[in-house]
Amino acid sequence: MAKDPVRVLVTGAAGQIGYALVPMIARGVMLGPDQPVILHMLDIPPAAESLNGVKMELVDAAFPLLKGVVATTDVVEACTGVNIAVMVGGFPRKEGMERKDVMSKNVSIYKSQASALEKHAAANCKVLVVANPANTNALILKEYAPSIPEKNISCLTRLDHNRALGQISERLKVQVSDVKNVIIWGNHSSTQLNGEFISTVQQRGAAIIKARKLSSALSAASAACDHIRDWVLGTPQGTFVSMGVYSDGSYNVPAGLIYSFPVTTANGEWKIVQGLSIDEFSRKKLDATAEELSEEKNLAYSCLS
Ligand SMILES: NC(=O)C1=CN([C@@H]2O[C@H](COP(=O)(O)OP(=O)(O)OC[C@H]3O[C@@H](n4cnc5c(N)ncnc54)[C@H](O)[C@@H]3O)[C@@H](O)[C@H]2O)C=CC1
Ligand SMILES: O=C([O-])CC(=O)C(=O)O
Repeated sequence: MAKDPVRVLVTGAAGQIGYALVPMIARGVMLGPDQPVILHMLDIPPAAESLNGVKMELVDAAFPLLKGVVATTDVVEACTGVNIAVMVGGFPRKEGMERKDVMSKNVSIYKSQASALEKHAAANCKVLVVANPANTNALILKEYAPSIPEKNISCLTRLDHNRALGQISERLKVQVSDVKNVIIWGNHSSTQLNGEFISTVQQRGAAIIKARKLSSALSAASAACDHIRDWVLGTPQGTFVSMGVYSDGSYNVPAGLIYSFPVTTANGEWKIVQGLSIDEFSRKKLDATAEELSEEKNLAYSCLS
């Protein structure tokens, strides 16, 4: 029997990540080749015409799995009944900026969209925040949507994870599909920790901006699909991935931060991988990125007050 369609919200859908992401979702890359979808696309009024153009292209692509498109500048209409929300809307950084430099513009968006999601999304909606600063936007969304279970709110560090896989495969001249279980700890920022390729992975976003004069889009869209696919459909046996999730104090990371951990997923739920040994070098990095997230949290609240 054909499955019921899943409603997937993409905010900032007229932007460059949105433009790369919505065809992937409509083609089944996010939820599987037998899962029909209805796309909800939100952007702001100045982008309404462009958003309508994206809708026209989705129609023109004749995706068999795409059962409907809602393209709107109304946040309530956008959020109504959605099962999955990919929050991309916001402002990207430009060359020379850190991700937290877009904080004041972006956190207020997440405060206001939190209540629309809380009131109008489907029960058990899964939320992925992509817009920067991703961890802190997700935390603000969580705090202003207290009835959404904290296990349902996450942020994207899968792009950093995938970048690490890519770097290792290039260096070792092996297939990327033969590399697994790298870990991104902490913030999607230049304090994150990642095995031996720390600086390349930390600075990859800035290198892309330098090269394209625009921040990463196709890789970000692809990582967002990987994140949701694994969350909904499960990680393969023996494989863990990185997700920014609400800290429960594992690995002595302060509870109350959205922090990237190694996770496995099954039945639509993530679980932090426990018992990995953390050496002194890594401990310092885990603490530094937690410290940065605490500072960002305070900064976010000062922007909102
Ligand atoms: N976590 C991650 O790994 C990554 C995060 N990003 C972040 O994703 C965000 C989007 O990046 P791009 O698509 O390149 O930017 P973009 O500027 O091309 O698109 C953003 C879209 O969001 C819309 N927007 C602004 N305010 C909105 C609101 N209140 N509601 C709905 N839509 C709104 C804009 O009109 C625009 O169409 C940026 O914050 C960027 O820094 C980008 C790459 C990777
Ligand atoms: O670097 C940026 O500003 C965009 C982003 O988050 C990334 O590419 O990792």
